[in-house]
Amino acid sequence: MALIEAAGLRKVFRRPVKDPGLGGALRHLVTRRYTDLVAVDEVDLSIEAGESVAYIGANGAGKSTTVKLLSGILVPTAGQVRVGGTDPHRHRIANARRIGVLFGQRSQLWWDLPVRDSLALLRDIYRVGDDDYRRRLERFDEVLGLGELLPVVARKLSLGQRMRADLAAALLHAPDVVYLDEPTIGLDLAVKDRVRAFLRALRQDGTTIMLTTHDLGDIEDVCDRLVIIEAGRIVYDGALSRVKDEYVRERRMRLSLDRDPAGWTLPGAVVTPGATGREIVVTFDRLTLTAGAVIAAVSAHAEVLEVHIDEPTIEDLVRRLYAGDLTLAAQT
Ligand SMILES: Nc1ncnc2c1ncn2[C@@H]1O[C@H](COP(=O)(O)OP(=O)(O)OP(=O)(O)O)[C@@H](O)[C@H]1O
Repeated sequence: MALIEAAGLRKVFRRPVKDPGLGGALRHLVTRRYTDLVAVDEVDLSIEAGESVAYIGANGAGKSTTVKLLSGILVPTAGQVRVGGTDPHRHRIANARRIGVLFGQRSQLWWDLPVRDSLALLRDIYRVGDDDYRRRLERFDEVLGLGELLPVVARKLSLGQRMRADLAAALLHAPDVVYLDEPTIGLDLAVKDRVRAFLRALRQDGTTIMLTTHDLGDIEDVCDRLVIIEAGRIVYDGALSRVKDEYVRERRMRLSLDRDPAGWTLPGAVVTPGATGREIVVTFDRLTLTAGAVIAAVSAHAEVLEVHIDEPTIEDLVRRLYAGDLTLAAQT
């Protein structure tokens, strides 16, 4: 059995429907109406110990809800989750000892305490032994430069310093599994590199990592498996290297011509003017048209002087996914 197993996982949120204004609020008190929102729908996931998985999808796709279900914060409406063979919600305390969670936008440090005191409290909560505690702080200092942050009160930390301290707080009890939500958001390049190096080291130590991020650099650096969720459903689960070939069907070709082919169209493609009057950009679906067919068709109207094919990048795919203008499900 894999370390993390989810089968047919579903989470439905019930939301009150209120008409606007005071009248609407009063009516709602008398006749309550609700709509159901399916945030996670029939999700199957199987993650082996030591795997590092990037979990991505547009805003509202269901990433956080999945992580909350896997970490036992939420109870599924249907389906099953097992982490290390146990139900993370029913065995929340046992589960808390084996997982670490970092939400980049929120801190788990005590705001008015120096970082050192927050870590000491977490040490007591998780019953980390003195030797382990000392060794781990030394390691956090080596990789994250934690030492200089220990005397600083949490609310005085910069964002990058806070993230380094929060990583230490999430990992102090050496969890087997870590869920990281945007661990490099808003960080400058130097700190980002440091955090990524730390995550790579964590991975080498055999920690299972589930990472949610907008940053392709994080994904490429830390993960070898990519899971994409769209409107609550998993639409891709596989190697990072395969996703582009499998899902980005759109190709863009820029052609320089000897004359302006005004009004020229091509069925199955979108033709737009390029940077100069004699350049056109043809956007087409690589499964229904080939580059050769595009060139042959335009050659009947003008001489083709130069051809440029813009290969889609994974970065582009990730960016468009987050912008909500790429639908993978419809292409499968
Ligand atoms: N506690 C809740 N009550 C009602 N609806 C919720 C609740 N939590 C999440 N949702 C809804 O469920 C859907 C999925 O939300 P979720 O936070 O899992 O998305 P996400 O992929 O993490 O998005 P983001 O990238 O914006 O954080 C959204 O439509 C959201 O509004």
